[in-house]
Amino acid sequence: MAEKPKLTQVFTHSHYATSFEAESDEEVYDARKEALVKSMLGEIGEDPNREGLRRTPLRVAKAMDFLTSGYSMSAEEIIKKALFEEDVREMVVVRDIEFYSMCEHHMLPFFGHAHVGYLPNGKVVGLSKIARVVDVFARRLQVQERLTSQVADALMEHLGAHGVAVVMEASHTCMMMRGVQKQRSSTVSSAMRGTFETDPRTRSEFMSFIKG
Ligand SMILES: Nc1nc2c(ncn2[C@@H]2O[C@H](COP(=O)(O)OP(=O)(O)OP(=O)(O)O)[C@@H](O)[C@H]2O)c(=O)[nH]1
Ligand SMILES: [Zn+2]
Repeated sequence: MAEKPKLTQVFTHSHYATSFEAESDEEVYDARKEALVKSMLGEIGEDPNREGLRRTPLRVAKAMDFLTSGYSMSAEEIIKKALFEEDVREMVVVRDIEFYSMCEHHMLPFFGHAHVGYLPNGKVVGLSKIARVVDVFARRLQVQERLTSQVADALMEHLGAHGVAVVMEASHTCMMMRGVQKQRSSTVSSAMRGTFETDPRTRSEFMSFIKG
């Protein structure tokens, strides 16, 4: 019987992906990613072939693709599909938009809520699109501050609004499960653009809305 490749070979020899497909009649989603996960399981001292872990590489590959799917999405495309001419000039706020992202330092989740406001300038956007734009940037490897700015900048650019405000509150599992191990801390970040940046009254009106 042919010897199975060792896990160390899995990582260093590209032939593994082929043998993985050839030796198994199980579903293959992404042979290269699955080989990497299988190798990692071996490295942490697990038996990647035991029943409970046999499909784990495939599941992780699918999960990672979903959690980083924002790289292949365009905020502009999402917004322009639902931009309507409306003579509205008052502030619009969508608050408590839940999001899940992954910190780029540890690839561990951080998650929480985003609050987004804008001051329309002759156009309003479909409300769900604001939440979709949050996901576009959350489903990437991130730091919270950059995520917050990217959401604000994308909305500012594609809505043609007088101003955009984004506040995000999040818990970082890399600070909870490991490292400093603080369970109750949360991080608040904000990005103010246009009128929200220049006019303190506009900013405080937004802040009062998001406090509920
Ligand atoms: N500013 C910012 N920092 C973050 C974010 N996510 C994780 N970090 C921090 O990134 C830093 C990385 O610091 P390092 O000293 O290189 O990594 P580390 O040794 O794992 O740090 P500890 O988490 O303190 O154990 C840590 O302080 C994390 O808390 C984020 O979204 N924004
Ligand atoms: Zn982290």
